[in-house]
Amino acid sequence: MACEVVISLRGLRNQFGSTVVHENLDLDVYRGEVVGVVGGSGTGKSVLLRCIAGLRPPQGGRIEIFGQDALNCSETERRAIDQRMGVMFQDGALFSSLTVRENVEVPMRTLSGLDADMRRELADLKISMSGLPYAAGDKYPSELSGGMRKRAGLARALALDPEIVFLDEPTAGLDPIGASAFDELIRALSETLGLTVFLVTHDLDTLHATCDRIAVLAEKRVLYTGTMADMLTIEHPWVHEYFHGPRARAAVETQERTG
Ligand SMILES: Nc1ncnc2c1ncn2[C@@H]1O[C@H](COP(=O)(O)OP(=O)(O)OP(=O)(O)O)[C@@H](O)[C@H]1O
Repeated sequence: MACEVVISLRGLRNQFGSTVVHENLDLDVYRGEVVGVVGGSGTGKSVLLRCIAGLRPPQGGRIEIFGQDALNCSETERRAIDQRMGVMFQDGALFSSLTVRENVEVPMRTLSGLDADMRRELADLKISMSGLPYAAGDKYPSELSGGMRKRAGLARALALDPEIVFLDEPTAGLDPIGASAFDELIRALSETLGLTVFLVTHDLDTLHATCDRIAVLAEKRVLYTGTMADMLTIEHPWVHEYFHGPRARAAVETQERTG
């Protein structure tokens, strides 16, 4: 594993009114790794993802992305950082009035020098990389299954050949077969493209199948980071229950069968 830090969070603070969600939160993410963020409901996993992806400013702390201060930089510098990252939201967050292909083309419109034919060709490539059939490009989001919408959201996240992809609950709402196919896709993309993946999940199967490292969010910060093996040795009550509970045992059995 290469050890270039591509995301560095120091002393991060997020709050809504008087409710503090994160305080003194530190985390490093390394190039090429798949990091899974877990934590109880409401611990601020999605807020953290949105904050790093530049979708909401934190109330304090420091975010460095690709070695650059992402909070105190010019708009042009921030745009350059954003072009190196892609985000896939839980429900795909696609524009309902655009076809899948047009959705994937949206981020490409920010790049100059790409004509309509090139955009179309590139969009079709991303659609196929995301495991969708060619014909899906002409469909509207409402004509797709939940799993296909997620893949379309992934295709859009990959539109600009990002170095980092953020995935919010990538397998939520998928049946077990669809979820495990999506896990395989994440792992394959990470390995073939050298992508850094930052994913938020409740899905223990996803953690087993895709993640190099896990970050546990609790007590308003990243309380632990480590491999799945490391997680199994932690005695913190929530962490122990999460990684040793009945669902965890089922996930281990699945992994032993398939892995
Ligand atoms: N726009 C907002 N306005 C006010 N409070 C918010 C807003 N967004 C998030 N919060 C609060 O921040 C906290 C963290 O929310 P977040 O969605 O990040 O949690 P989460 O860990 O992703 O939860 P879950 O696992 O249930 O999806 C929650 O208490 C939530 O109510």
